[in-house]
Amino acid sequence: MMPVVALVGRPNVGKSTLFNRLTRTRDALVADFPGLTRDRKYGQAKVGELEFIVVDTGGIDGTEEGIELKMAEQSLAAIDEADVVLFMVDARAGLTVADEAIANHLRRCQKKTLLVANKTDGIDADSAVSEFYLLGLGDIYQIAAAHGRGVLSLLETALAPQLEALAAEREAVEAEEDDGEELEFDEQDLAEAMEALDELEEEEATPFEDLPIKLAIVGRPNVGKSTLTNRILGEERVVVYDMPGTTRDSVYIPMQRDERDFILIDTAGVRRRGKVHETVEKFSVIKTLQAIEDANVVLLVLDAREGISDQDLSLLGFVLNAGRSIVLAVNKWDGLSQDVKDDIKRELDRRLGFIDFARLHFISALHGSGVGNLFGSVVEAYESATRRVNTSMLTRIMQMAQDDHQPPLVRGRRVKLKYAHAGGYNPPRIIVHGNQVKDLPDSYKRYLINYFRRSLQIMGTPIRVEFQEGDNPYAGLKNKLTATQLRKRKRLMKFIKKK
Ligand SMILES: Nc1nc2c(ncn2[C@@H]2O[C@H](COP(=O)(O)OP(=O)(O)OP(=O)(O)O)[C@@H](O)[C@H]2O)c(=O)[nH]1
Ligand SMILES: Nc1nc2c(ncn2[C@@H]2O[C@H](COP(=O)(O)OP(=O)(O)OP(=O)(O)O)[C@@H](O)[C@H]2O)c(=O)[nH]1
Repeated sequence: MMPVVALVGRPNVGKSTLFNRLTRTRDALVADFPGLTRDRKYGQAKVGELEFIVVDTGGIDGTEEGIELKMAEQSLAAIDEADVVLFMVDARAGLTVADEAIANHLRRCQKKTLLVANKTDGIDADSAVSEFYLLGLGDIYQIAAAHGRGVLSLLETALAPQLEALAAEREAVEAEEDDGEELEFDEQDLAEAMEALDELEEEEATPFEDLPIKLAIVGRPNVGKSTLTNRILGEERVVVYDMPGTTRDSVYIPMQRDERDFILIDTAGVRRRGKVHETVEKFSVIKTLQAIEDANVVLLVLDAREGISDQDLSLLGFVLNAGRSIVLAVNKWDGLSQDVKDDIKRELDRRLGFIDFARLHFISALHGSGVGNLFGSVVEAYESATRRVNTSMLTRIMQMAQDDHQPPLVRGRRVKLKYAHAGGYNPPRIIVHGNQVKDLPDSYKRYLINYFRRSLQIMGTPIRVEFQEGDNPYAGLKNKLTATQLRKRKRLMKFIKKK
């Protein structure tokens, strides 16, 4: 599971600045809860190979009342869901009463907390931060969020256990019988290598058809997720237990439909009663993001009556970034006049045109219409994402694309595509090898992606096409491979050498 880092601190200490630096161009997801004037923001970030979720809790100062108190509760809930809290203070402003109030609170939470002094640029930082030791939170990490100074080492400390686990896994694989020998390929070797690759793929193939499809039902608050889940489960509704642990646990419900096994990941089902922050626990962005990460297929529920909101689009962005397959369901399609329906469809066309590969369903979870059809699209999306395509087929398709529309000249030389092979599933990754391929313009890359998509009839899942210079099927990939892929590469190299 992706770890969660929460940014906490009084207003103006630089939380947004740090948040933006960590998440860069990635989408931020803003959760606005009714009645709250301030938003919490969620984003995805990366340190080394480790992906994590960042939450900007949007400022608490420990003295809140009324609406402010509600907001503070939101922040506290975020702390509850986090693995690490970065408690930010302003090195220039010095220690304030609000900082002390927050520190007191954090001590009570018993969360792993790092005290971070921001805005240490251009001042005598050591003496400026010394008074913050009074907070009794131990070491002080000095950063300048605006310039990025100190941020990397802060993250490396904050996420040390997670990073170590990842590194250990990698080392274990690298240590496995590596004789360090690099292989040279000529045309003949290459043909054999590709054949070997196909054989190995087949040998190692996990029978995806035999695995249950993990389906996450996600969407903004109130779009009808619970109603839909109950409708799908119908009479078979399994008794779910309130799982112990943190609020971010979703409920995993096994079910069968048309002789196929599914696991529903229910982000809406659990209701903890009698707790203070009711709104927070009903809808948790973190829980939603974790569910997306863990799913094979995401059913994104939209509310016909609300149209498409920015939050819907950010959720969609997360699904696509995570490489998950997607089916869209526009719910509450009952009792609308034809004019209204037409309007909604036009808006959907306009705003969702960029994912024309996703199936769109109009349903009423309340009355059940359209719900049964969802599963066809879910299975289709899953099968698209897991279909095995061998090297010779991918190379043939690539060749056809190249013949139909030849790549442009780059620096006076024609880009030449040589062959393509599968680099993974879920989402499908296709790796194209050739000369100067890295210099292909984006328009040609998009053309290739669409060509693969149409030829392979891939629906409901993003596909990734990567470009690799030269012939060696795995040269230069090493640092991009996950531990499992690396293991596979090793076995492949051995296999080829034996031949
Ligand atoms: N000198 C300096 N200024 C910074 C740094 N980081 C943030 N600032 C400034 O501090 C001010 C507040 O930064 P924000 O990121 O908006 O702070 P925040 O904690 O998100 O504030 P709220 O949104 O009010 O909660 C801005 O004017 C930033 O430009 C830094 O590293 N050095
Ligand atoms: N008209 C109509 N109303 C619906 C439909 N589906 C759900 N609703 C209503 O929408 C409201 C929200 O439904 P829920 O199923 O609780 O929504 P949710 O997405 O689970 O909400 P959270 O748990 O708050 O995230 C309820 O009042 C439902 O009765 C539908 O198909 N048509």
